[in-house]
Amino acid sequence: MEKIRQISSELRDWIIHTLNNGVSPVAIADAMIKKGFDPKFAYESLFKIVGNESIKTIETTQNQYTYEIPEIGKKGNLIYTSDQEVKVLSRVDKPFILHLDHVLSEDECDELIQLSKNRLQPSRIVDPTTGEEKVTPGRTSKGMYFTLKENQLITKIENRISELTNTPVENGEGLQVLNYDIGEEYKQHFDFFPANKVDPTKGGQRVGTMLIYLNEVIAGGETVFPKAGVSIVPKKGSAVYFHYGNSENQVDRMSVHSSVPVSKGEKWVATKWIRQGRIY
Ligand SMILES: O=C(O)CCC(=O)C(=O)O
Ligand SMILES: [Fe+2]
Repeated sequence: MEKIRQISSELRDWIIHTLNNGVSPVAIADAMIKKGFDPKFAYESLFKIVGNESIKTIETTQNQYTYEIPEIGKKGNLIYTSDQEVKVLSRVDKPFILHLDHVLSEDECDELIQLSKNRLQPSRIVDPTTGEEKVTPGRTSKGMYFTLKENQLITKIENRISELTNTPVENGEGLQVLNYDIGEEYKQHFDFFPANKVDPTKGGQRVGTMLIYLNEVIAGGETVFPKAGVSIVPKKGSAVYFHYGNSENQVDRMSVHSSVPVSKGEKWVATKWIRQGRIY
């Protein structure tokens, strides 16, 4: 039988789509050959597409995330919890970012700093390739974790975040408090886990982060979302909520962010990472 030596535009689209889904070019060539394509033609044309599309492919992969508005984004500009009136200050759709004011009162911020002060340790990061936790120069802050519902204040804050986000308290990791001194930073990273480190028995992937600012930083220390061109200036009691996981188990690489070095004063934040399901 005559071998096929032509690629239709539909096939070309299918190849690009399949590459974007992470299927190797060799596997695609094999599939084409099985369908009756001339092997040399299949390999040559496929690698031409890979070459031409490589830059576009990377971008397409990153843009393939399907945006879904999380519950917190559907509540209007004033969000009432049972004990707090939270104000939405600004919003970005892609990646999804909400800047919120009055998430904590000034007293709650002060109390949280006091409770964590003598429990600080050098911060660790999850290595994106191995998934192991380690201390790195990219994250120079100090931090500590509270256990879930550790005391009255923590329980109150966890209930408030749960009401704001419509997620059970048990979907949240223990609240983390971070302290950055002058020059300290947290370089660009994602909060979601590498795919091979997602544990379905522990609530699965992280889908959102509530990052609460506990003090005023005199200069520097902004949380920067470079893909969104957004920089959040810390304000005591305000928070930034960003959402990067959808119902299709995709993660949004546009959510990459950093904490730029503090240049004057110090910075205190509390981070609550929220997973798809219950961790405990
Ligand atoms: O301190 C910040 O502004 C960012 C902290 C952060 O990205 C994190 O804890 O994952
Ligand atoms: Fe982060």
